[in-house]
Amino acid sequence: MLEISKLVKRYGRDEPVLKELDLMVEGSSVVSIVGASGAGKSTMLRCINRLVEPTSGSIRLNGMELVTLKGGALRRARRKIGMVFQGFNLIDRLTVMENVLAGRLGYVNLYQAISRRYPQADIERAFTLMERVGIAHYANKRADELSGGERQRVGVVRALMQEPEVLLADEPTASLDPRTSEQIMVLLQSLASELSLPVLINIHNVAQAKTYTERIVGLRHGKMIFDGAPADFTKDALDAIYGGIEAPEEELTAEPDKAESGVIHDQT
Ligand SMILES: Nc1ncnc2c1ncn2[C@@H]1O[C@H](COP(=O)(O)OP(=O)(O)OP(=O)(O)O)[C@@H](O)[C@H]1O
Repeated sequence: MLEISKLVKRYGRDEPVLKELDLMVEGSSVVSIVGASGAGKSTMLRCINRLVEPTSGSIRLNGMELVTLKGGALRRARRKIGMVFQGFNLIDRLTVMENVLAGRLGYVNLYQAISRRYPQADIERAFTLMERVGIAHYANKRADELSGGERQRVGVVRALMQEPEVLLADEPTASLDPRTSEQIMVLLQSLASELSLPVLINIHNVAQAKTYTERIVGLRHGKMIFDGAPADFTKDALDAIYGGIEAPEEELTAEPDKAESGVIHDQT
């Protein structure tokens, strides 16, 4: 379980970008984080894996406080946090298998890493996961010979090789065509339930967020102003989050027929 409480991030002397955010995500739930550009979505994900230093607040992963960790303890904790990127972040000249095994770098010693001698168990796990996502037959291909969707599958497998306890995805479909984006969203959804893994996805595409995730969190100016089920993500919620500016009308699919637990918080 991921528990974020009173998370504040201020860059320099500027106004805080995250303002006392609270968020709890249980195992196997897939949460979309939506919000206009600059709302603080990437900052929030990056605070979780400490690529960005939180100013104050608490982030606990299965009971372990992440905010105060340093040195080796922080490196060990980072293994538990898988990350999937918009631009895939693969090493183009390496093979798919080598990219996937890079997910084990936090676990192997320096000699194993430099000589690329990974334990047999890691190689077997890599094949199992590559088969699961349909890229095992590309194991020996160079990463730059793959399509965008295939490259993102490599990114997902590399993250899963870490045996993460939470998976963070920062705009994982933004570089992909609509059909491939949907396949990646379905994949993330299925993996979350198969591996009992909480998944947080920063996403601009509200229609995809509504279709492929079970919970939507809406940020505006660093505050959470919506937290609820896709069915409750109404036009009012969309307007509250985007101020009616950024997300086009067609991004909101058919009007929901039930309004239960979605909450539009006071924005003051
Ligand atoms: N390293 C930094 N130094 C100073 N300000 C930063 C830094 N990183 C982000 N910001 C500022 O923090 C705010 C939130 O940025 P962030 O990237 O978290 O938003 P976002 O919701 O992910 O936006 P987008 O959808 O465009 O990626 C923005 O005003 C941004 O300019």
